[in-house]
Amino acid sequence: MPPETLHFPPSQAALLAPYLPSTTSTTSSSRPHLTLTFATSLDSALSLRPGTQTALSGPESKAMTHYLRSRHSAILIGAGTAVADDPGLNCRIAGCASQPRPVVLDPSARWQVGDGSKVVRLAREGAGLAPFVVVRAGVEVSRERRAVLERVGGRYIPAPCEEGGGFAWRDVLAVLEREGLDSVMVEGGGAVINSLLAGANLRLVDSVIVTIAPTWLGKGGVVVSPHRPGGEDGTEPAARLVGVKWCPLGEDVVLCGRPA
Ligand SMILES: NC(=O)c1ccc[n+]([C@@H]2O[C@H](COP(=O)([O-])OP(=O)(O)OC[C@H]3O[C@@H](n4cnc5c(N)ncnc54)[C@H](O)[C@@H]3O)[C@@H](O)[C@H]2O)c1
Ligand SMILES: Nc1nc(=O)c(N)c(NC[C@H](O)[C@H](O)[C@H](O)COP(=O)(O)O)[nH]1
Repeated sequence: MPPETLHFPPSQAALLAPYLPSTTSTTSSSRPHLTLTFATSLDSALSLRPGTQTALSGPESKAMTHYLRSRHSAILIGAGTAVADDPGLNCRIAGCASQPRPVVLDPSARWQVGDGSKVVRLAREGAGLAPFVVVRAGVEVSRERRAVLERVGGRYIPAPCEEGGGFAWRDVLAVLEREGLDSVMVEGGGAVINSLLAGANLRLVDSVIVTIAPTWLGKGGVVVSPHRPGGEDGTEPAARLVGVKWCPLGEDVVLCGRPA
């Protein structure tokens, strides 16, 4: 099958510009620009069930997601998405000038990445970059598994973990910075998005771009609904976006904003 090629019109790209990392700025920010982006149903679900992929974006907003990939130096997902989706994580916009570096948060190295994984195949074909897999410092990864990534230009990167077993976002951003990646779009899934939207982590998010599809997935799906420490007794304010723009795109609507 010939590779899929997507087109995203410049008029629509212009609407997103204020929310994207600058292409000209010379200010040296202390951390990478972080864009949080995902597709959701009307009942805030990312997929019908954990462990499965659900297509939500229509063709126009799918092309937008690929345009966003072309505008960031890294694209980040959690291990749950890597295992469920076998994603490609490349940019399929016609004439895409620079491919994003896939980054997978996988503290326990549970993603069984192999020569047949889509992201590895695309890297081998020169249609994308090989992934950096961030694992808990000290976790065992076999020589064969390391070789799969290293043959195509990827690798495992150790980082410290917090008590709960996940990474602190500041440590993740520090890894990206050390690798020379100055912007990242975080694509999901549920655990990653909910963690970034919770409490002080939200301060690390520069912009949010959400595709909302006209469908209800019903109960049992993977849902975006961040934990709000102190939310029950009203001491933690609700998370909210400011500088908001709503853009209809095909049958979907795309919401852009910045954390208040
Ligand atoms: N609609 C969309 O835009 C979209 C996008 C991505 C994924 N998805 C869907 O989401 C589902 C996967 O979501 P999920 O919640 O199971 O997995 P996930 O992709 O959020 O990965 C979670 C894993 O990431 C690791 N991790 C490390 N540090 C972390 C941190 N600080 N915070 C959170 N996780 C951390 C942990 O191992 C954790 O188990 C799949 O069904 C996938 O198809 C949908
Ligand atoms: N924008 C968007 N719309 C969707 O309907 C959907 N299911 C995802 N899901 C995001 C998740 O990160 C997926 O794993 C990658 O979208 C798959 O990546 P590829 O297309 O294989 O590159 N993202």
